[in-house]
Amino acid sequence: MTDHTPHASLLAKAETLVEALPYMQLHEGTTFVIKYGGHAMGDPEAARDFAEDVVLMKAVGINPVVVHGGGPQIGAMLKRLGVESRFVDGLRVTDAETARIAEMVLAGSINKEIVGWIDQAGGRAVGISGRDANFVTAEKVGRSTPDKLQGIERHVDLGFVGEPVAVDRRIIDTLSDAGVIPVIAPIAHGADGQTYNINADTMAGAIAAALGAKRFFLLTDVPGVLDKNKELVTDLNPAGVAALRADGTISGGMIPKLETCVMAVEQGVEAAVILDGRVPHAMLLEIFTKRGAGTLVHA
Ligand SMILES: Nc1ncnc2c1ncn2[C@@H]1O[C@H](COP(=O)(O)OP(=O)(O)O)[C@@H](O)[C@H]1O
Ligand SMILES: CC(=O)N[C@@H](CCC(=O)OP(=O)(O)O)C(=O)O
Repeated sequence: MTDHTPHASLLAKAETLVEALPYMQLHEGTTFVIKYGGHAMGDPEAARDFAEDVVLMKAVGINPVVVHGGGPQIGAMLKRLGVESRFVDGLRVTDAETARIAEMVLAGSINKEIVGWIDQAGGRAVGISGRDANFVTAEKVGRSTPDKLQGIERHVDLGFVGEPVAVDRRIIDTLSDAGVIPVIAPIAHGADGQTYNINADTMAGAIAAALGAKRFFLLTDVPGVLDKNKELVTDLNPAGVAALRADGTISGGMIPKLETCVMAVEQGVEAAVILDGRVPHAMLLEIFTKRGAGTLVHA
């Protein structure tokens, strides 16, 4: 007689699929905004996993919208050209030359690379920046930093660094409704006609808020927010973020990341999750299994 009992590993696969079913039903028809950080996209295998996750999300009825960074890649290009990089609170000080190079790397090179990965994974992606159809309007940002010697706040001019002040969602909706996955570079025009370099976390948060996204994922190169003992903080609300900022637990790129998470959840995004993009299929595990990882930020 033939033994029809499936092999244990096949059974485990079937169980994983069944475990995913309620999550598929829960998320069908919703929008997930995914910030894909420059640090997370270094490894080609991780990039392939990322693209497969995005395509699978689309296939089960979620509308993924990808917003990417590329800070390390811009830094490498500037270094090659002999231009120095300087950051204030995680934002790149951007003169005219730096703005030109940032746009070239972000909208020219990285954007098309991500489109290619998604297409190779069987999806259909279209790459745009905030300048396309003028769908994001930016405004110049300033930063004040404390001058400890003189005990005053000093205004720092960051140059052509902008932040989104308006997002016209129609172009994103049109692409998503046509079965396409939008891939967005963090560059936008100001009403003044100037092109601005925008921190990718800030850009993604503004888009997540404008779309009323159900989830806002930020893929980076750390397991999530770490406390002073380097332990993962699994759950944060806006007051918790303010406390971590005040006592200096978060610094550098984590500052705009958490600022944008707070802004997004306060404007109606259900939850923002900071995830380790180096973990294979980090997003699938987060969405479709009980084993959520990373730091969840909620209102
Ligand atoms: N408390 C913290 N927990 C985790 N990471 C932190 C913290 N404070 C600062 N960071 C830094 O934030 C970085 C993530 O931000 P960033 O470099 O902008 O990444 P990405 O390119 O993915 O946006 C981490 O690699 C880490 O160096
Ligand atoms: C103003 C500003 O800082 N812009 C960023 C844009 C890219 C970015 O944010 O990339 P990551 O997400 O990989 O850090 C920059 O020039 O590096």
